[in-house]
Amino acid sequence: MTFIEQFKKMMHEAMPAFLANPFIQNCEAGRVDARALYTYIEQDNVYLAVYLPLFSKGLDNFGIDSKALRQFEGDQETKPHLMLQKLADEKNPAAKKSITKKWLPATSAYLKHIQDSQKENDFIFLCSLAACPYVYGYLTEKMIADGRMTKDNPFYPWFDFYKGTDGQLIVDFMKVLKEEADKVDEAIQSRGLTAFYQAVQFENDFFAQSMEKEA
Ligand SMILES: Cc1ncc(CN)c(N)n1
Repeated sequence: MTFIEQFKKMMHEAMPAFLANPFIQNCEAGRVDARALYTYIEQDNVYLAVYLPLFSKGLDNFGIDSKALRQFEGDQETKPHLMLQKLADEKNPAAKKSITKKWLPATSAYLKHIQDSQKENDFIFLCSLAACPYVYGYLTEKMIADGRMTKDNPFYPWFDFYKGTDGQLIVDFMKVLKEEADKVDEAIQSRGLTAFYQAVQFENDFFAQSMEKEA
């Protein structure tokens, strides 16, 4: 199996865990938990403030100047946050007061994982960055294709947004990964796959932490 095939297999195999995630299950059922959405947005702002500059560094390391990939560095994430915020505001705006401003464990651990990967090796770092667009691009496309997320669902615009942005971005990201994987030895490829796998787990934890009561 090629490196990219293994990469895709990992994503495919992680799907049942995402579908069992209470945050995603709420989306699928069209259930709006205002507190969970406000928490998610808060944590995601923290996450993106660190992740997006790291993403730029990851591309710089390989001299990549793909327009589609570079666009990801902008503030395109504001739009999906506003979509979720609208749902939460309509449901229970008072819930906003009860959320924590502290970094939650999955936020810190996920960012630490990416920073540790950065210290280890440029290719491993690139692999750890891939889960962010890949999980959202894959999950949203799959859930729409499988009829789990339909147009009458209040979360549909959010899913459709990521299907378009992250879904397209990961096509370009995969091309870069394939080219760079061919230049590193098997041990580094293997470490890259592990770094990606761990980042995928953190994506799942990141969704789940918004639902936790002590948040
Ligand atoms: C934690 C996380 N992962 C992924 C995305 C979507 N690129 C996001 N906004 N936040």
